[in-house]
Amino acid sequence: MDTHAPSSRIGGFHKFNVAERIDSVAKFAQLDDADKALLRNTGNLPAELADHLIENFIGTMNIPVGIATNMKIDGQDRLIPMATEESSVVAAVCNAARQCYDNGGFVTSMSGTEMIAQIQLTQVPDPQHARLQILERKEAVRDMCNACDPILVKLGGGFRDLEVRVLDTRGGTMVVTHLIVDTRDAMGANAVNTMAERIAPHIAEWTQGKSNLRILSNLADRRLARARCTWRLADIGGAEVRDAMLAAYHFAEADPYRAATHNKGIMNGISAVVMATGNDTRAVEAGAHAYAARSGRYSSLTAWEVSAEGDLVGSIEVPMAVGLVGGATKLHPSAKVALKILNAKAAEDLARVIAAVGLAQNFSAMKALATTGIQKGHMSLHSQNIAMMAGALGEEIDLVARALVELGTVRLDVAEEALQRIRTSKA
Ligand SMILES: CC(C)(COP(=O)([O-])OP(=O)([O-])OC[C@H]1O[C@@H](n2cnc3c(N)ncnc32)[C@H](O)[C@@H]1OP(=O)([O-])[O-])[C@@H](O)C(=O)NCCC(=O)NCCSC(=O)C[C@@](C)(O)CC(=O)[O-]
Ligand SMILES: NC(=O)C1=CN([C@@H]2O[C@H](COP(=O)(O)OP(=O)(O)OC[C@H]3O[C@@H](n4cnc5c(N)ncnc54)[C@H](OP(=O)(O)O)[C@@H]3O)[C@@H](O)[C@H]2O)C=CC1
Repeated sequence: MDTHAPSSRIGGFHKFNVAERIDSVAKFAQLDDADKALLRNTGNLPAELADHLIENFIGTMNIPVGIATNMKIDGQDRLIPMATEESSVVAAVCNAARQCYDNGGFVTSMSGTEMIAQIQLTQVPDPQHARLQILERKEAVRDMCNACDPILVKLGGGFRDLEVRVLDTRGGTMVVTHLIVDTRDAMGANAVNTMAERIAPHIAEWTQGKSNLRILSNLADRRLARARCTWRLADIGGAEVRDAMLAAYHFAEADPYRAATHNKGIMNGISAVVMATGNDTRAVEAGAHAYAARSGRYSSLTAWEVSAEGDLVGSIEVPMAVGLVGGATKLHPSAKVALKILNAKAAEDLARVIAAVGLAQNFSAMKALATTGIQKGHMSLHSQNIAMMAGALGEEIDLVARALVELGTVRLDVAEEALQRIRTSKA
């Protein structure tokens, strides 16, 4: 053991100011002045604000925001901000949307804006009896929930329904109460968690059980965003392309190993819009993957079919717990501009746009995979990252990237050689 190694046990780090924290980390990790200056430059997120968004704040991490063009959703043309570090993700959405634009674009809908909060009861002597005891008190539960958030009720939201499940687990039988709450334009985590904590002691008292967890479920299956779209055969390159794409979908539908990557592609689009608008990417990702496994076997979030006319029809249905208020949506300056660009009128509107982006992303990934292969489009865009990793600057970046694409090998060593050649020829 290295007795001179610096200690990570830093009591009261959270009480330091930002400059003190940076100094402390710099000492620990031997950061130089340039590193420290980088941390101090928080870009368009003021340090005072960021310091209140998270704990132990020392700096920001910039993620590029790109605009997906060509999107027509429910007859309306939209520009979609996407925050992602991955090349070809934005291009893929533009590409899919371009190929369905003349046929009307995407049609979307939403199942509602209801979230579920769970209250776990253990050690209930008579679980079935307890279940009915809770259900009988629906009116009392409604009143207590709504009293937690009168403003939400005024906005048209609040308690909607009560469900009680008896769950057999390795730790014994549990009684799990679901509060169904319409959270309107908020994602709603804080509202429903407050309600669950308020109701739990009463439920425990009514049933003589022991209340344990009180927290929302991210399997937001009462908040499903849906999008569908028809790509005409002539717009996608004919029946051979369509059938290869369908075979790709059937593979994902049948095989969880493939479905995980197929859905990762969908989440490339979904998470990018969720992130750009300051919403909770982990909540949406957890919901999407849980929903993809709802049958007991993990499968595709999208479905692909052939229409009566022989065209390719895609659809997606995915839990979409996003808000226009709450979390960082109204605080982060970039999120505020993103929401302005989107011109979303309600959380439901944003959720529907995001579903359409997920479907578009899946179309492009499947098409690329089933035709030219992903490397051609993805790697030709990724070649710019490799060029920069090799040290290319300014106009060298495009020159090196182009050389990599021409050589058909997007590798760091090849990029370094290409950069060397370019610099030698200029010297
Ligand atoms: C990359 C493309 C779009 C090239 O596609 P292409 O057909 O070679 O491009 P093009 O030059 O003919 O352009 C067609 C349209 O694509 C868009 N486009 C084209 N280039 C750009 C660009 N630079 N910036 C912005 N938009 C671009 C743009 O809309 C353009 O229309 P235009 O504007 O010219 O009228 C295509 O190959 C593609 O869609 N590939 C899919 C890429 C993808 O899915 N990337 C995600 C990362 S890979 C991954 O993580 C997921 C995966 C693949 O594993 C998921 C899975 O397995 O299912
Ligand atoms: N997914 C998860 O598992 C968890 C997520 N989180 C985090 O919770 C945050 C999101 O919680 P959320 O409750 O949405 O955010 P907030 O509590 O920040 O904001 C929501 C509140 O905004 C007010 N409000 C104002 N206008 C409206 C409107 N039109 N519609 C609805 N509410 C309105 C309501 O409060 P009022 O009525 O009092 O005015 C509402 O409760 C995120 O940061 C997320 O990361 C937290 C715990 C768990």
